[in-house]
Amino acid sequence: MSLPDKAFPVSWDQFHRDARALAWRLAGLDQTFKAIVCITRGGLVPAAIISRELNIRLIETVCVASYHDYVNQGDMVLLKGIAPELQENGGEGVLVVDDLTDTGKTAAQVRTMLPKAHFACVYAKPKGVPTVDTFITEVSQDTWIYFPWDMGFTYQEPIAKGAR
Ligand SMILES: O=P(O)(O)OC[C@H]1O[C@H](OP(=O)(O)OP(=O)(O)O)[C@H](O)[C@@H]1O
Ligand code: HPA
Ligand SMILES: [Mg+2]
Repeated sequence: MSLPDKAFPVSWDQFHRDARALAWRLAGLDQTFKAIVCITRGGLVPAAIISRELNIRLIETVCVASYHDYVNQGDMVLLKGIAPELQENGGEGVLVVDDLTDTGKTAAQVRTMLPKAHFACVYAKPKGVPTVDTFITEVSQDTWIYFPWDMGFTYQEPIAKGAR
């Protein structure tokens, strides 16, 4: 796959604001969560913000990777699974957190491990929307989201000269 047409750059400020908005949305649910399972690595950052806001102190990771070279998705590799006690009752009462859902493959894979957990992410693309329960901002499928932890300061072409 080539780089998607549109760029959606996210600053640290904006990510903090959007992750906090996700925490507000989750706080409004008729449900309390006993633990967070964050999907590394991208889920680590919103998980830190949500755990602080919702006072959830039991944090587990599920370590999966599938984008091995920037924009191209390959095979899903499970590097570390979830503690058995959190998988009891299908993961009922567990909140799964990720930064985004794109094709939905990552969320679908983790759902097989925690079918009754609540899945939340900050950003979603249309193909991924059915795989999560709560998200904040939807962007189109032909958009690439640039997260602040992947970025540095560089010169930007003016729009008139072909900026993306
Ligand atoms: O919905 P999908 O198409 O499966 O894509 C979404 C996943 O892709 C990214 O993770 P990645 O596998 O790149 O690993 P990372 O979190 O370590 O960057 C992102 O953090 C999501 O977890
Ligand atoms: N941005 C960053 N990482 C990603 C994306 C994206 O749009 N899709 C899948 N992993
Ligand atoms: Mg990820």
